[in-house]
Amino acid sequence: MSRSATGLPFDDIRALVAAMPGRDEAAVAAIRARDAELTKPAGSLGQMETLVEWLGGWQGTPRPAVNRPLVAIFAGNHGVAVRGISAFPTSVTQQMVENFAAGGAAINQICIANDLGLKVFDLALDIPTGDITIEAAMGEAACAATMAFGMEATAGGVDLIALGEMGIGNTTIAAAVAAGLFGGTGADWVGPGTGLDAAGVARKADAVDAALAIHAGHLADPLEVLRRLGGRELAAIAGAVLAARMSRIPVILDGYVATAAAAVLYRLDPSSLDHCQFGHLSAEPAHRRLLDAMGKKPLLDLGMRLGEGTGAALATGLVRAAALIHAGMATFTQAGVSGKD
Ligand SMILES: Cc1cc2ncn([C@H]3O[C@H](COP(=O)(O)O)[C@@H](O)[C@H]3O)c2cc1C
Ligand SMILES: O=C(O)c1cccnc1
Repeated sequence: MSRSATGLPFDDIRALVAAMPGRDEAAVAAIRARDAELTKPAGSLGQMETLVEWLGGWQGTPRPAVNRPLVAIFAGNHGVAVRGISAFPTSVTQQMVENFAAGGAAINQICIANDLGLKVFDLALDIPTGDITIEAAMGEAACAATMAFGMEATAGGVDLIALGEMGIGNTTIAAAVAAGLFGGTGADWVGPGTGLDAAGVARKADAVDAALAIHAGHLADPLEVLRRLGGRELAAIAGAVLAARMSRIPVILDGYVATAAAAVLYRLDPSSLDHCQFGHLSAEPAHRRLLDAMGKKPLLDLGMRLGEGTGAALATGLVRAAALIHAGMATFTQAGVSGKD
């Protein structure tokens, strides 16, 4: 990313946030008008009707479609993992990236089931970010550059993007970011992640509290929260969400970690996630708290707590169905079906 006039890379991010396009209200009005003609009682498809309005409003067309959907997974490693805050070793991050490439992960099968493209971006896995309990995760230039790298995921004619992550230790990072953005203590935002016992969850809370203490006084700016308490995959997801907005690509976010990444943008401007759906409610307990803090409702609630984009990828099926329903249904006139008396 090129440096701005002041030499502060985060200024480039702020300039993008200030220039975000809004929803195409003419497209939404046209979708509502056609919906009223379709062979079903008005409102009978519930949230499927608002989903197609969302899709068309953000794609900027009265006939939205999902022809080139992509799942993007960003992978990163975290210095804080040395604090015993995950049930798994950090070597699993690289091993799972290889598993994604070989087709052996849960996300691979969900992509097959829903006909989704999959791209995996690994972010310097052999150089973990700084341990947030003693230092910043990243410098400003590195954080902004990683956001810019995440923006690349939206290239190539993608018309719906599902965002997920892989990074051992990143539910601790998500908890720290959530606490940095919305307040509260470590205990408010941590949970079992990959399957920690109560003692492990307590270590996570302590790690988050230690990070909040050493970065205290520097957390008023959401981008500082991201660079100090975050991680590369979170920065890349935030960049991808922002780039998608600029390119009119609707976004589906995965669980707790992806939501924490996107929340950075929400705190810069609450309207910055209006082009996003939240694919599912993760079983990681603080996901609900985080969604509530932003007034967001998830699409699915399947008790999943995997990450790697799985909840977002499953929700693409609903969005695609909403578009097909709207585009393909007959009107009352076309089908010769009588309207309401
Ligand atoms: C085999 C395996 C596959 C995964 N796929 C996603 N995650 C998920 O678990 C990690 C976060 O949990 P924690 O903070 O407890 O480490 C992330 O990598 C996330 O994507 C996985 C974790 C494992 C072990
Ligand atoms: O909801 C998530 O993002 C999540 C939950 C557990 C483990 N990894 C990710």
